[in-house]
Parts: sequence; C-alpha cells; structure tokens
Amino acid sequence: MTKSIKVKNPATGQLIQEVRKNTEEEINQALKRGHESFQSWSKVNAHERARLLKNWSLKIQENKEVIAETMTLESGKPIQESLGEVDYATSYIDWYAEEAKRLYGRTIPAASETKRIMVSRQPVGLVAAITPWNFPAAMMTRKAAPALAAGCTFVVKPAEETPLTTMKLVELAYEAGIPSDVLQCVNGIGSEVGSLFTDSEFVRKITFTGSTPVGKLLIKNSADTVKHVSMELGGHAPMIIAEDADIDFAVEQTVASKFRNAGQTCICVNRVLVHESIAEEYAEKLTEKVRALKVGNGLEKDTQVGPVINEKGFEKIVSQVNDAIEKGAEVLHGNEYDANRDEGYFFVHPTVLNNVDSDMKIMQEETFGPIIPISTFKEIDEAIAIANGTPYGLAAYFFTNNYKTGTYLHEQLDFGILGWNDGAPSAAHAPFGGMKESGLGREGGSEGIDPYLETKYLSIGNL
Ligand SMILES: NC(=O)C1=CN([C@@H]2O[C@H](COP(=O)(O)OP(=O)(O)OC[C@H]3O[C@@H](n4cnc5c(N)ncnc54)[C@H](OP(=O)(O)O)[C@@H]3O)[C@@H](O)[C@H]2O)C=CC1
Ligand SMILES: O=C(O)CCCC(=O)O
Repeated sequence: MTKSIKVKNPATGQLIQEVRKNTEEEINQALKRGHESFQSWSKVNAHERARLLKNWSLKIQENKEVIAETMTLESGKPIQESLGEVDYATSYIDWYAEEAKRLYGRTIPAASETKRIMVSRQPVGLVAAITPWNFPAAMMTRKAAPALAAGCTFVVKPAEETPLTTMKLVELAYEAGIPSDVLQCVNGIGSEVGSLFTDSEFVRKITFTGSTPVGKLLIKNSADTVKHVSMELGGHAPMIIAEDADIDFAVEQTVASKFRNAGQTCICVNRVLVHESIAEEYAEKLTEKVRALKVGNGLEKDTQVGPVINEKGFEKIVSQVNDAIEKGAEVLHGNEYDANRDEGYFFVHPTVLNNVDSDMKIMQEETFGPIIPISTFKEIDEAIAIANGTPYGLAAYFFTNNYKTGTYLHEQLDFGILGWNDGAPSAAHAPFGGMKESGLGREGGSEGIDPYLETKYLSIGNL
C-alpha cells in the first residue's frame, strides 16, 4: 500500500506534491488528543474563542493569493473563483466568531414555586469532519468555525485530491493562536479514515460534505456509538422558468449557477424546466452566452471553466450526455471534450442539451459537470412534480415575477434552499442544507452552530 497521496493538477495531470498518509496509530492519537483538549478548549471563554477565530480569518486573508493559487492548482478551479472562495471561507469564520458570543440559554417558568428551570447549551465534544475537493477551503471552515466557536475540538480529513489548501488553513490557524490539538488535519483514504472516525469512542460528532452513498454509510456507521451527524450530500437542482419570467435575467443566472466550478457544486442548476411558450427564446439566448465561455487552465486569469476533477467525474458526465443523446436530446452547443487519460486531465466543454425528458439519466442523477439539460412544461404543477420527483432535495431555483406563482413554488418545492430570481443563494449568514437524501442539518446562519451543541436542562428544586 502506498504511504503517500499524489496531489495532481487536474488541468495538466502534473504532480504538485506528495502528501504523507497518516497511519492508523497517528489518526487514533490525533482523535485522543482532540478529545483530551476538549476539556480545556470548551472552558475558554466565548470572547477569547471569538478573538482567536478572528485572528485566523485575518491570517487567511493575509495569505489570500497563495491559498487561491494552491486551490486552483489542486482542484482546477478558475483563479477568480478560488480568490472568491477564500473570501467565502473566511466569511464563515467571521460569522461564527460573532455567533460564539450569542450561545444563549433560557429559563422556563416552573409549575411550582419551589422550582426553577434553566436550559443551557454546551459543546458536543470532539468533531470529526470529512470534506470534498470541490470547495477545499469553504467546506472546511463552515464546519470548523461553528465547531470551534461552540467550544468543540475538531479533526478534519480533506479529500485526497485537495489536501493542500486545508493543510495551509490549519497551519494558519496555529499561527493565529488556535492550539494545535484543538484543530487538526489528518490525511488518508476516505473509507479507512472514515471507519476510524466512526468507530472512535472519542468522536462525538461526524460532519460530512460529499456524495449521498458515502453520507449514508457514515450515518449507518455512526449508529453503534450514537454520534451526532451532519450531512451535506448530493443535489439535483431544478430551475423552473415560468412564462412571465425575465428571460435575459434567467439566462444570466443559469450561467452563473451552472458553470461555477465547472458545474461541480452540489447546488449548481442540474436541470432546466422552462415554460413551453418561452423555451425557444430562452434556449437561443442561453446558447449564445454559453458559446462565449472560455475553457482552460484555471491559472489563466480569463478562464471561466476549468477541468473536471478526475476520470471518474468525467466518465459520469459523458455517460449522462451520451444517454440523453441516444434517447433523443438535441445538442445545441458543446458535447466536446479535451481529455487525456494517460496524462490525467479532463476538460468538458460547456454543453446545452435541448428536448430532454425525465427518463434520461441526466434528469435523474447529479451530473457534477458543465452540462445544461433543457426540458419544457405547460402547467406549473407539472414542473413541480418533475422537480420534486427525485430523492434529492438540496437547492431549487425559480424565475417568475408573479408573486402568486412565486409563493406557490416556495410552498410546494421540497428543497432546503430556494432561489427565487436568484441563482446564487449561498451565504455564511444563511442556513445551507438539504431535505430528503440531500442531507441532515444546516450549515451557516444562526442554525449552523446548533449541530455542535447539546441542550442541557437543569431543574432546581426545594427552593
Ligand atoms: N455535496 C457535494 O458537495 C459533493 C458531492 N459529490 C458527488 O459525489 C460524486 C463522487 O465524488 P467523490 O469525490 O467520489 O465523492 P465522495 O463522497 O466519495 O468524496 C467526498 C469525501 O468523502 C471521502 N470518502 C470517500 N469514501 C468514503 C468512505 N467510505 N467513508 C468516509 N469518507 C469517504 C473522500 O475521501 P477520499 O478523497 O479519500 O476518497 C472525500 O474526502 C460527485 O460526482 C458528486 O456527484 C462529491 C463531492 C462533493
Ligand atoms: O457543492 C458543495 O457542497 C459546496 C456548496 C457550495 C456553496 O456553498 O455554495
């Protein structure tokens, strides 16, 4: 078995760095240290925890360019997006540095003069996180920041494709004054490290962002020790464009949502459902915009769409596109690839598919690639049924200027995140998360710290 992880640039296939895998013994030791340091960290007062988190955020900002470059090198993400992700990542730290000071308890009027009831909130303990390659900075900070703010200690295992960004963030946390046993990074293979995390008596909570099958496995494996779990899993976001929608704006927002990180985000629009009366105009305008997108190495400043992460991701995208074409979809643009298996790079050119049906794989599965499938509807209830008709429930978008249609869609769509005339809803101050098989719990907003807290109820008698 190899002792290191080869981190490669997905735009060229070239080796960037070898990262040593931690041994089982080292990982168990890290968990033990995390557990032991919980005793001291949970007693550090909230204002001091907030100060340390703010320091961390400042250190990250001071190193913004180097972190962004590392992120682009290991994930392929266009540099402008990586710079944006550094800001996005620190926005979670800044938000939870403030929230640390607002972990309020409450008192409850008792049903007896001789009793008092108090409710307080306490950190759950050691948190173990597993993060994905598509947002190597922000997915880590939106877990670590609320955990540390709550008084929990934290161990993270980043994706094998992108450990370098996470390792840099952890190094900067130490420079900021966060104790080294309070925030730790371990490297290794997902399934192996995952089992060590779920089996450990020291870990009280598992938090994960990644695919739905791995999320389900982590939930199952956490059952024996009844750990808390937060799961941010796959999505299959529909975008419903009603007949009264502002078509130009909907086109602009489709492009913004779909091509972020080459379509590799769990909230990227994955299927467009457009009213039949405006479908032709929408498809034409969209295709024109998509044609103008620049594909290339993310280090080039004008690149808008970088490579996809690896061969597995590439094969999934190609098989969905081929399946759609075989079943009658029309290619309005794209279906072009620049891939080299020997060298190890995989570019998928932005693609627009028309006349797509619900029986095509692309309308049933998460794509994680720069493909837009367009389907039409006559009645809004038909669009809602298609949108809700999968096991996913993360993000959904709708475009309408009719408040009745918008309110109806808001109420009927079974998704945790809704963008009404908005293709970019993510924000540190808002709760991000899914329904159904897209996940459990929320990250961000005032809700995002709750999963790191236990409720303790005290009843005082004989007063
Ligand atoms: N919700 C989201 O944001 C994401 C969704 N996905 C979806 O999943 C698809 C496949 O991507 P992929 O990268 O394979 O996703 P995975 O879910 O396999 O990987 C995400 C993280 O989970 C880890 N992991 C993998 N297997 C296990 C396991 N058995 N136990 C514990 N941790 C594990 C990975 O580690 P390691 O790197 O060592 O394998 C990585 O850190 C994508 O095409 C996309 O559809 C993927 C990433 C993010
Ligand atoms: O794809 C993901 O899991 C990351 C979420 C992206 C976002 O926060 O907008």
